[in-house]
Formats: sequence, structure tokens, C-alpha cells
Amino acid sequence: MYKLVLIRHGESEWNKANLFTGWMDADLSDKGIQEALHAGRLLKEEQFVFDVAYTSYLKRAIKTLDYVLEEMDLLWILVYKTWRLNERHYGALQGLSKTTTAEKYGEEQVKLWRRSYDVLPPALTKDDDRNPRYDVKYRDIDDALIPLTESLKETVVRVREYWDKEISPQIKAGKKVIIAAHGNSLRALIKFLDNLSSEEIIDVNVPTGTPLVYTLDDQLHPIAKYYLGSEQHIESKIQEVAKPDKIME
Ligand SMILES: O=C(O)[C@@H](CO)OP(=O)(O)O
Repeated sequence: MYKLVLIRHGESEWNKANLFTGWMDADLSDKGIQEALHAGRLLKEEQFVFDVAYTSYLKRAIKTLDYVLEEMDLLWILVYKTWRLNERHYGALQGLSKTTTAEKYGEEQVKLWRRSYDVLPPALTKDDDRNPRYDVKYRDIDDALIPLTESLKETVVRVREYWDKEISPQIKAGKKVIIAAHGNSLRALIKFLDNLSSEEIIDVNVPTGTPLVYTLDDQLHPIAKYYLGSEQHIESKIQEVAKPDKIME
């Protein structure tokens, strides 16, 4: 049996402003920092210890991991960063307000872009400044792998490749692992870990800055999972992410 902890970054400045974020490198808000510190304290209280951590190339996840590890006095452990754990690429929606986009295209369309499994948001054009190709972080990544938009389906493919090749062998070797990533890259991971259908994943929303603890069997199939913290607090945070009226605020 193994334990695995997943954590979505704390609230970002762009979550707060209700903007489509994707691969844009938004920083944590003050609330997001507090969420990350609180998550670290909870993990410490519950006597979790980690040997290896994984995160994305985006600062909201990297900093969340750092705050968590700092609270746990584990800043020294091995941390792997990968673009494969980045948020789902939101294409040309990145940087737009979810409110204004819903007013323009309708709430239904925005819901499809946000939560359907295989609907692609409009793609960036190659010459768009937001093309990751122009960002030094991605200079070593093959052109063919750099997305200009993604549905959750594509995100699942890249997260799964990394899981199979890098993360699952470490867990099977007995390393205690924490993954700090994003709402949709974690939904991708949860989809294949829990073997959810493309319909079932629609209703899964991951709250910010809240550790999700999995117990896995020898084949890494989940036996149990729970969020750390008070049930009421977690439920209100999940509703906050899912809330369609957040779009219309
Ligand atoms: O904007 C984004 O990148 C994501 C996560 O914050 O938003 P959503 O919940 O709409 O997929």
C-alpha cells in the first residue's frame, strides 16, 4: 500500500480576478499563500513526510509546493519540475475574463470550454505572444509537443505519460510523493487514477490549496481518498470552483 498526496496551488491573482489562466504564469494571491501555508501545517500535524515532490513550470504551483514544504521543514527534498504537469492550455481564452466571455458566447458555451472532456477552446495563432514557443521556459521542448490549445483529453495524455514514466516508478520504489499542480492537470490525473468516464470527470472540481490524500494498492489503484481539513470548509471550497454564477458575477 502506498500514500500519495495531490495539491492544487493556492488561489492565484487570476483566480481571484476570474480570468482564464491556463499556461499564463499568474502569481499566488495573499489568500493563496495562506492556503498553501495552512496545507503545509495540516500535513505536518497529520505527520506526513515526503521523499520526492513534483510540480509544474508555473510559479503558482511551484510556490505552493515551497510554502507547503517550508511549513513541513522539508525544503531539502528532491523536487522535479515538468511542463507536463502545467495547467490545461486554455488557448485564445487565456487572459480573458470568464464573466465577459460568458456574456459574449453564453454560459453554456463557456461551460463546454471549461468542463467538457474533448471540446477545444479556440487555439492561439502561432504568432500570438502567448504562444509558449516564445517563452524561455519551454525552449527545450519539441515544437510538436507545445500546445496552442488543449481539451482535458490532451491534458490527460501528457500527464499520463509523465505519471507512467516518472512518478509511478518512484511510488512503487517506496518513495513518498507529493504532486503540486493545477485544477485541470489534477483532474486529468484523477480521471485515470480513479478510472472515471469522460462524463464522470465533468463534475470533479479540485479546491485550491487543499491536500488530497490517496491510498493506493500495489498496482497503484486507489483504495481510499480524502481531503485533509474540515469537511464543511472543503465542500464550500469545491462549490466555489464549480459555481457557474462565478462566471456571471
Ligand atoms: O483558468 C484556468 O486555467 C482554470 C483553473 O483556474 O480555470 P477553470 O476552473 O475554468 O478550468
